Amino acid sequence: MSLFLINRYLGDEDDNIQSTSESRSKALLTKLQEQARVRQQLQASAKQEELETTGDPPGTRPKRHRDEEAATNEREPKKKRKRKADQSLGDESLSVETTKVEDSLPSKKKKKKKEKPEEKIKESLVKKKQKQKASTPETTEELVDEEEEEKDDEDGIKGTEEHPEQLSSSDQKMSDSGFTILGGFESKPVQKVQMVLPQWLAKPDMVQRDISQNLVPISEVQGICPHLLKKLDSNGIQHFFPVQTEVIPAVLEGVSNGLLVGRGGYRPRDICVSAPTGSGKTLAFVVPVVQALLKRVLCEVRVLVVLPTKELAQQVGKVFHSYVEGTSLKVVMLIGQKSLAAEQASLLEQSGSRYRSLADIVVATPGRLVDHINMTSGFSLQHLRFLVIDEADRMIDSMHQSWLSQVTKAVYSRSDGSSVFGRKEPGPITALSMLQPQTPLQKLLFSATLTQNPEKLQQLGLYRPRLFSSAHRGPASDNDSAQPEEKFIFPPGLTEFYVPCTLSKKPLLILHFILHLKFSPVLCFTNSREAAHRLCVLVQLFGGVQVAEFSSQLSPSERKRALKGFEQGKIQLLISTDAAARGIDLVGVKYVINYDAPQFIRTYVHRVGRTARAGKAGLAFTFLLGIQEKRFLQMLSDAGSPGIQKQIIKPENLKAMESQYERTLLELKKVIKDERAKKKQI
Ligand SMILES: Nc1ncnc2c1ncn2[C@@H]1O[C@H](COP(=O)(O)OP(=O)(O)OP(=O)(O)O)[C@@H](O)[C@H]1O
Repeated sequence: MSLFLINRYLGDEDDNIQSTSESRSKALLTKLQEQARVRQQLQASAKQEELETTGDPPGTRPKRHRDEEAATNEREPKKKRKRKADQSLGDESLSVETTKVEDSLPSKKKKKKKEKPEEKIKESLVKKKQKQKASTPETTEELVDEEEEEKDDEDGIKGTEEHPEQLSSSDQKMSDSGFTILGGFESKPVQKVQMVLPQWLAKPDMVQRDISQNLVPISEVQGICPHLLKKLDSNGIQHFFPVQTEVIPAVLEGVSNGLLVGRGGYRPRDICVSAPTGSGKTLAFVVPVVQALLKRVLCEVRVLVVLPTKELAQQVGKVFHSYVEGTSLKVVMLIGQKSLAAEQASLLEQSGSRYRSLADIVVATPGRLVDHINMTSGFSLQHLRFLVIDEADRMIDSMHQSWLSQVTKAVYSRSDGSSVFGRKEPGPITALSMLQPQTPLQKLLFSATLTQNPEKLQQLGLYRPRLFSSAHRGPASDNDSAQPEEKFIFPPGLTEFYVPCTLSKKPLLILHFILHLKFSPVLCFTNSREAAHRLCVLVQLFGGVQVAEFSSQLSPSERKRALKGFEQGKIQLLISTDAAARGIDLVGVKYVINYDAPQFIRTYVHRVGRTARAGKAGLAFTFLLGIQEKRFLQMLSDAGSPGIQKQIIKPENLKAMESQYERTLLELKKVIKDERAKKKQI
């Protein structure tokens, strides 16, 4: 419209398009002024004529008229005034002409060409007004208002997002057109992801950690049969430890209606137990599963206990044997101690083409178990009711061996063809599934350092798990990065020390503890088999100490002999790798010495847990090099250690042994060299 206006007043469209908007405005103003002057002259001459006829003073009426107009302008809204002004400049013809000009230009350019002159005209008008009337604020305001309105229109969608009350009408429009607004693309502040544990992990059934303060007489724990009460008593157990008081009834609850269905006819929940070292977790599963099997009719493998090492499996097997004694229940070990054929013979009896199980309870290491699943014909796990996973966190780490999936496959296989209604992997509970009850498989997990990492636990395929725990996870703080620290509970009777030392002084320190401080029996841990062997030979050569070593380098019989001698008090110092760090229950260990500091907190917890067992007292010493101190102490404090004390051994206390020690070192060199030569010959 404005463009047409300019053209009209200048009279030449082409020139107008090429000229700058400023010159056009000036020209326009000049022309307007000229016309006004002409009009005024005409009016003046007309007034003169009128005056000559009416007698009014010259210029009176036009001024009053202008004042009235100004007053009217002030009362009227700004937009209305603007429209009025436009109309006064010939609105109708303008619209037609403008369309023509716009049509000849690309849309964006068109808009610019259209807007710029208009704005310039406004500006020049404003300037003129400023000069004439000093009414600048009003005009500026008007322009600003208009700019803001335009902006609002341009940002229409954004505006809709910011004002929810406008959203509905906007949505309405969009839905009318068949489109839905999904959302904007503005950057929004990223919310911090909060770690949320599953309920069963976050809120476990608490197990008291202090054994001596929380003993419960065995007769007070509900549901234990007279046979087992008698057996417990004859094994010297008059009281249950806290973990046993909690876990035994929970497992028994699942077999209160027999082996086929859990409480209320439903599948029993899996059970996870995290309790300190030496707190009696073994009996917490031995007692209830033996009781569950006491009334069984046919001998089938109904309990499978999986442990990471032979020694541990033997230890647990021993406990089972003592509790099934006097019953018809059979315990079989599959740990590679005997040949595969010998183990097969203890497992099954063959009559024709049929096999009969000779085992109710199988205690196994994962590797040997998988061997039997794959190679022993007739070995069936289809009646398995309990899968016990001891040292569960370690067993999860060995999951890459896929022993669990092999077990699960064996449990739900129908290879023996005994029934069309063979055992099926449980699915959702339906009316049909309730009509065909089948033995449920219940998992029982035990560890002193059970992981609370849900991703790791997920690998076990737990069913509505229930956690019994003495430990708790530390609260997530703002500084927690990926995962909050896991806390462990140490046995209450344990006192921890660290001994600052140098590498060369370590053997002297061990000798000082045993020969001068009379520490005995001492279980000492090294980080490698070589270190254990060298230290053992060195102490033997030094003399005065009954010493033995324990590592996977030794034969099973040598290892057994070492453990037996140590338990019987014939060996003062047992030097071991981490082979004896987990689960091994060596009664009467008073001192644990970490000759080499463990790298991981779990290793530390299990090593020091070989003492202060079953509510007794024990001392743990860790030799620390200067470079290890800071990290190690931090690791312990993060894990919730109640506190470790510094024990300084003065160099003068070691001085007396130094010359003999130097001689022994030379001997040691020779012995090791001879051993290597012998090995090469073999
Ligand atoms: N109720 C009890 N009364 C007396 N002694 C018990 C009782 N329960 C267990 N014990 C003894 O406590 C010791 C530790 O038990 P156990 O080996 O089961 O501990 P644990 O919790 O499995 O330890 P770890 O985590 O180190 O394997 C064993 O010597 C065991 O005989």
